[in-house]
Amino acid sequence: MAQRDMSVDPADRSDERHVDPNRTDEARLVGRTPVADAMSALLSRPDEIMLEIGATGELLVARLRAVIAALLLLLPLANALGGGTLRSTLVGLAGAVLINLFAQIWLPLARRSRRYRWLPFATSAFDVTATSAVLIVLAFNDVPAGLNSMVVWCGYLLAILLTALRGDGRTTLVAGALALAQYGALAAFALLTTAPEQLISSEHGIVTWSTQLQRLLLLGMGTLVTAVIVYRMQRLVEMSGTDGLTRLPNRTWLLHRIPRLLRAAREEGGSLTLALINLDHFKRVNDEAGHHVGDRVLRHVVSVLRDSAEPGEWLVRLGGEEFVLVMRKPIGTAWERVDALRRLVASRPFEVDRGADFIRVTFSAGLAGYPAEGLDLSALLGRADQRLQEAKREGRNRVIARDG
Ligand SMILES: Nc1nc2c(ncn2[C@@H]2O[C@H](COP(=O)(O)OP(=O)(O)OP(=O)(O)O)[C@@H](O)[C@H]2O)c(=O)[nH]1
Repeated sequence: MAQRDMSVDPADRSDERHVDPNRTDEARLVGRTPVADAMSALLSRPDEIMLEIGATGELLVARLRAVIAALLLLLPLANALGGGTLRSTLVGLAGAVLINLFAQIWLPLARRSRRYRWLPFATSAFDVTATSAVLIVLAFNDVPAGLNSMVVWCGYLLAILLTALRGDGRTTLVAGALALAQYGALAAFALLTTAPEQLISSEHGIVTWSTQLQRLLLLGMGTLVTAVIVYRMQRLVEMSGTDGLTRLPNRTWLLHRIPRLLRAAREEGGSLTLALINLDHFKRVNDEAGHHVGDRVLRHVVSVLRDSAEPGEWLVRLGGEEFVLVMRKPIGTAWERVDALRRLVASRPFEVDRGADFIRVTFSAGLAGYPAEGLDLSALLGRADQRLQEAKREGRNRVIARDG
């Protein structure tokens, strides 16, 4: 029961480890520049929500690619109608058919892209390499036709920009690096091995080191801009999945994460238990000590729970003074675990000011086990809530894992 409690022995205070989660986050960033922080975020695996968004982005890109590939079939036709040679029409047709073939291979894979972690890397590498291949074909007989082709070269920029839809900075950096390496190698090879008179074309202009370096610079800038977009998207999504007060994952995070946790438990034949935790008489804390102190009490409880977190556990703030603890444990072991946490929280009163009042906090919890007591989040939360209400009715400060 949350109550003003002046009777706690001051010696107990030393035991209290009040960690402000916001301060912990800031401390983690101390000594790191924003650029280093952004780089490390871009090089890491995105979080669950971002991966989910990235998977739908991959499907969107796959559909776009299929449409663009189908349109590419019109180019050899236009070439033939425009008086192009039979050879150039056939080469163009073969290229367009090949790109369509790959586009049709990526499409069904993209529908299940969460299964294939390599897919965004493979498809963006394909997009970049397909652009290089077309440029090589164009440059084969007429170097300026390939190296000065703005339309085909934009394929690189498109490939890099589309990685933003995958929401994974690593894909953007790989696509950008690959485009720079492939185009850089193509341009350098052509400039070093081609006779100067063949670098001049009345139709396609002059190929020079300076124009090619400008294009490489543009590719670098395109990669940088896309990486910044991805970074911003990741931060916004992170904010939408994080509770601002406690820095815990929030309901949105849980909604995205739980299907995967349930699926993993099903496939591995493991157990999963969900505990709905609700602080007791929290309204009194707000009424007696103020809303601001109530906020600090919430952070205090979270820090106690966080400090004793075990692997295979996820603590989420559902809202208000209600939390969910997901545990990879059968319901019996989970009950023991949550009851131990209940005793721990009850034994760590919150010190309002150094040497001043203490506020004792307790919680009640109801548990539900997957799959026996529910197959999805809503069913599990419903069952856990019934037991939580039972715990409240029975006097609070208790954990219930079975129906009464
Ligand atoms: N300080 C603070 N209070 C919050 C926050 N979110 C919800 N609350 C308060 O939490 C209190 C919840 O009150 P009740 O739902 O009546 O529950 P309770 O007083 O804990 O009583 P029982 O759950 O029945 O033990 C309300 O006063 C809310 O205003 C928050 O972020 N900060």
